[in-house]
Amino acid sequence: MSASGLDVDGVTLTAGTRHLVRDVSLTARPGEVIGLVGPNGSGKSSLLRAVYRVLRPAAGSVRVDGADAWSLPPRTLARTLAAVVQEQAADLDLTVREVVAMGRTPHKRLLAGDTAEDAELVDAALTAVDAAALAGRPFDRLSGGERRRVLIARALAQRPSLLVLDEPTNHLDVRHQLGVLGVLRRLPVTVLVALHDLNLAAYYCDRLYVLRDGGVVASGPPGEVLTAGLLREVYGVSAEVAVHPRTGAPQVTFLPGAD
Ligand SMILES: Nc1ncnc2c1ncn2[C@@H]1O[C@H](COP(=O)(O)OP(=O)(O)OP(=O)(O)O)[C@@H](O)[C@H]1O
Repeated sequence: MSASGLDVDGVTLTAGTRHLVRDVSLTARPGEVIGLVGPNGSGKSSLLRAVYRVLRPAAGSVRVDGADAWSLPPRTLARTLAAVVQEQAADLDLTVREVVAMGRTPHKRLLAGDTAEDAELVDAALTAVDAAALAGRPFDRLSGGERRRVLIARALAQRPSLLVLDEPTNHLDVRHQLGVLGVLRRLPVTVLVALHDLNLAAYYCDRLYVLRDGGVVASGPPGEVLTAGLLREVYGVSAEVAVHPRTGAPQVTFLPGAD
């Protein structure tokens, strides 16, 4: 596995006459874990869609290792980038193992079967998300959190150098939230991840970009970005931020009713 650099430069995204994201720039150096945070509707998913090539920028560029992501052949992009998105459809009639094995497709010739290496990578991906015991189950009968973990395993089996994830911890219980983010943290790849949980973002990300109304309002290491003032300005909530004595990460405590 290797790590890619990502450069989002001046990206504007529109739907009809509406601006979803306006003039956003973001970089991820190889191996960094970059968190996208911000309120509902601030543009996180839209920005991720421009990176994994679903929503074409009206202006600006997305470059992966210097190459325009929107000009790369789809197969080349699929070998480089894996995405775990919110609206992933259920793949009916497939077992969990078959769903994860689909992650190997970009690396294969047409109609080629699974190699021993493919099988090993699928096993490793299932184990990484604590889903080995689900391997033989029909994918469409899994719980929301189990499905999420399996789709993350599929992205891991793809062996990308850039992983883009939209709320990967959605539906996951706390042990699996920590497990999945720990796996992402340890992978020798570049990660761009939208997260709502600011404490998880603070602990697992190297740098954060904070979006509001389709624009970046702050970026930098979590300890610099996550301040009580910013949380009030961006989310309209009262909070205290302290450095946790055990983890060394910023710890946000919300103070509802403190106004
Ligand atoms: N296809 C579309 N047509 C019109 N508006 C859209 C479209 N897609 C997104 N939007 C709007 O763009 C804004 C940004 O949406 P986006 O899904 O990127 O936000 P988000 O930060 O991911 O939100 P959440 O935290 O709720 O997932 C929202 O106001 C949304 O309603």
